[in-house]
Amino acid sequence: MSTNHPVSEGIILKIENVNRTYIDEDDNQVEALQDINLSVRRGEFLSIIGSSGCGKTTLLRLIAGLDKPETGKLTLDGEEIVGPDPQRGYVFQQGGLFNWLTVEKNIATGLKARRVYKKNKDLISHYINLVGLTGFEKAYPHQISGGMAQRVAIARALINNPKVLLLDEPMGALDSFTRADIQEKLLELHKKNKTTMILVTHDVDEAIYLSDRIVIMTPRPGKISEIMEVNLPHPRDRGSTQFLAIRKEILEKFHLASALPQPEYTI
Ligand SMILES: Nc1ncnc2c1ncn2[C@@H]1O[C@H](COP(=O)(O)OP(=O)(O)OP(=O)(O)O)[C@@H](O)[C@H]1O
Repeated sequence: MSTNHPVSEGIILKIENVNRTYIDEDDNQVEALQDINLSVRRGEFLSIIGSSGCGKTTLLRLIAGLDKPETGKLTLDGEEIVGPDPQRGYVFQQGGLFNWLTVEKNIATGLKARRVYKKNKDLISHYINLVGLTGFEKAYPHQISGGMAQRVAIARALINNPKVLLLDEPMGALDSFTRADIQEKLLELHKKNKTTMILVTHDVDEAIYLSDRIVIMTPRPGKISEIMEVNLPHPRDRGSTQFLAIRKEILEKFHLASALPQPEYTI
């Protein structure tokens, strides 16, 4: 099984005229997503940011096939998304590891779900090594840190060689040092595997640090208000003038430019 996806130009994922409305507990309609159109480029790192309730997770769940739109459609390489598929790996905020399974067995579930475990079990040590967890194969989730658990969740998704890796705030519950560590790991994996990555985050700096493009969403109804290109070379310097200018530009869109503290990474 190849672990690389060729970097080729073009669109891997197309989201066309997508609407998703929920009915809340009081029988009110909540327009979680309204008229969403988005083309994701093959091999890009795309982040989705926006305030709470703007539909970020709803959009990611639709891409994952965990939910369906009322109208519109989503296609991956021309194929309509109709349900979950390991081609679209999903990493949850809290990792979602099985507490009763060791690190290696958690990662093996990715292969077992596709019934290709026996043929590919040698890949497990490769992915454990890739996410920097060699030596922790036999550890249980309660014996490793939150950051390590997220790396297990990322390895579990990557072992299926997904076309797209969907990351739903995977660093949201981590301290800033561990978060920075996972960010480096994601960039390294992105460079190595060329997997298209879509990250939902609340962290503006994280989005700028990692992304080729940033999708900015606004709530009620959940809409895409803008898509920004981040034309900065890697490795990015969070304290550079260009980085801070992009940060300011984004915060101004949320009318927060003077309300938030300076970046936490400038010390
Ligand atoms: N199952 C559901 N039933 C009813 N309303 C829902 C459901 N799921 C989401 N919503 C509503 O849809 C809107 C969008 O939710 P969503 O979780 O996608 O936003 P989000 O941008 O990911 O928010 P957060 O940043 O807080 O995670 C919110 O108003 C939310 O309350």
